[in-house]
Amino acid sequence: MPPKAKCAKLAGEAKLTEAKKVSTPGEVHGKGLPTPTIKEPSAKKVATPKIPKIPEVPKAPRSLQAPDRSKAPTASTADKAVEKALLLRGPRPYGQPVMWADSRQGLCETCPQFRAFQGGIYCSGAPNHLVHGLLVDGGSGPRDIMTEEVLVTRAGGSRAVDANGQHQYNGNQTGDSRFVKGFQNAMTKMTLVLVIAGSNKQGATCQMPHRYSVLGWFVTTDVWCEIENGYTAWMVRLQKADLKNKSWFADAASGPTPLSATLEPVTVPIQICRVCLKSTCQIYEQGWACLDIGCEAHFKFFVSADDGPEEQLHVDAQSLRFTQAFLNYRVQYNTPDGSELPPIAPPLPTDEDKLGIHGFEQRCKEGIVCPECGCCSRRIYWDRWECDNVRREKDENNQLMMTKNCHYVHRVKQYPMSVADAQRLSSKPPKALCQPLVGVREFYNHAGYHVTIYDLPGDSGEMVGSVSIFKSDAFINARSGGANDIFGNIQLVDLGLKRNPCKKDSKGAYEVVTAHWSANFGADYKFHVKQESIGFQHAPPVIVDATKMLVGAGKAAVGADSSATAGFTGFNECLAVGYFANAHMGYHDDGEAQLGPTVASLSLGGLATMQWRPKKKSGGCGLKKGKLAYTDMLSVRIQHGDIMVMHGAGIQKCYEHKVDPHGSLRFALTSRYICPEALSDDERAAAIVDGALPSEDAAIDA
Ligand SMILES: O=C(O)CCC(=O)C(=O)O
Ligand SMILES: [Fe+2]
Repeated sequence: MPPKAKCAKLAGEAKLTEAKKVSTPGEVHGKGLPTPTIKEPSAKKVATPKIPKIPEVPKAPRSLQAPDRSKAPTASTADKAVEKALLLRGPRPYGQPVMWADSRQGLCETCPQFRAFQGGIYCSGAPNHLVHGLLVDGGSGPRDIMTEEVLVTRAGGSRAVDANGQHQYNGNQTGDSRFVKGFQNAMTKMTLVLVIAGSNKQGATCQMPHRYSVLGWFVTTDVWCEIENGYTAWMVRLQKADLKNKSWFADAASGPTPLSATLEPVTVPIQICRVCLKSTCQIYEQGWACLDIGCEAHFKFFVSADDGPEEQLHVDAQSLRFTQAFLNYRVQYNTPDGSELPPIAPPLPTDEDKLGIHGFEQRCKEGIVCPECGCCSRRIYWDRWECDNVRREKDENNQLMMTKNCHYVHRVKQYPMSVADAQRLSSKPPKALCQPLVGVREFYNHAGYHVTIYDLPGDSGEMVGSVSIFKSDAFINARSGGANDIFGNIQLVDLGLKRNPCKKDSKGAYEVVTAHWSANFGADYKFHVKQESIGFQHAPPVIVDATKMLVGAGKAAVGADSSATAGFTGFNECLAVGYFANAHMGYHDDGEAQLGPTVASLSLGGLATMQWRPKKKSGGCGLKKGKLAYTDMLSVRIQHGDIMVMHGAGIQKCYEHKVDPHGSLRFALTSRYICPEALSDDERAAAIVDGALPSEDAAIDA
């Protein structure tokens, strides 16, 4: 149920015809919660409203503009660090969050209300913008407020840090911004917003116990536009939805009574703008201003002398303060069906959920909230979740050491999938694409595959390498030791598939793991992604058999490649990659200096699209002087049993590729040649042993 009246723009539709400050005591609604009151207008005074003269300057009055800070002394880095530490230091929290994360990836993969890997607002797209989650972290604006029940912050907008370390707006934020619309919709629809506080949040009520701590469900009570630093800047006020229980992020010394229970009923005075006739609450101590961005009098402060004309007040926007009434008023939130608030932590997926019948579905790919410690835990392992709550410490060699703080493990049954199911569960792939600049050759090879070779162009039309697609069919796949057998067997062995670290987050603090699961066999392959490797002598037979099949395809493709400058070297490595529903592998190349010029990959299970595009900086190959950078040159559909062979070092230098699976379960087994001569003595000795394929001559035809 919506509140009876809300402040600022929210109450703007109450078209009062009298420009009069209302200060009658507020009614008390619901459970003793005060709400602002609007006094009905007197019929007599409907006459022409008194319109004050508004200066026609479109810019904010001088006094509303930010003071010139260009001559202010610049704080030293050390001073800034001390200042920041002081700002961040706060009392100990009253309780602990039920859900938290130490990495942004952990938060975003676990929390459905906050999938924003960048920025602080998670908002659904057009046409129905709606804010679902808000992260408050880092520097705050002059009027950012956090109490144990109310949060006032900016609704997005572009900001830059000035010489004094202050976050200042550096451009106008319009009311059309998706975040403004998203908050306005959340306010009018009274939908819940999940609020998270980062450990760098300045002005927080307490020390945040984790990098990201979920504060709880909030409702949006006010959205309005200020003028800051000469620019329009939108603000939002949110209030905790559950006022019955004490907030965990209150000061530990504040006692068990929720803040709202200690507040006197308040009234937020409402005044009607004489220019636009819309009503707006007085939210600043310094006086009342119309907060309707479309009004000529927007953000202009007036005083009216008794019976005299109103005068514009020169108010320094930097020094504006909110009234206590604005901070202390509360709205009563009820869920649409009167039920309890939804749990903050999404429920654990279990076997009984009937998530899907296989256990590779989207929900299984997402993170879980550890029921023992509340840590948002990513699905790192192929067959289980392990709690992500780890302590990170540097050892005496300055190496990052991770020790588990919590040993919780969760599993959902995974059922082996048939080839037919994997294909049936694939969604429709996008259209294949082949630009005219790409050369195309086709033939059938002796093993029965229909082979299409795509020659990819370089700078001036010369071919830099080829992509061969070996199209399989039901007959080829059903051969003994063929793709169907490999797909079946690969699901029966534990490959040790894992999402491995691929990059640090923006602060270099915590790892980000890949969106797919992988395990390496044969010679060590640790170039893109750091990972363990198992030599072919210890690898499951299915991996060895598949690598032999890829050796056959590599030979056939290189033999048919007229642009080949180097012969086929064989393969000494096989990377097994597994994809759940909606997992993917983003743009990359396979062109490390230690790798041979041929890469071959066998696709198993669901359908996928593989795409090639010229790189932005293609190392001198800039097609048409870089004009074709990031243009999709080739996009092919890859089905169960198909083999893709890339040949030519130039292709890795000039192009990058990505893979988007369309099914709910897919594997790719990709073989490369790691050149022993490019390795150190120790690495070379290991690569020779680990990368030797048992009985090479028994290669399966492809
Ligand atoms: O998933 C695939 O088909 C290919 C994966 C790939 O490009 C790689 O492992 O480098
Ligand atoms: Fe690749």
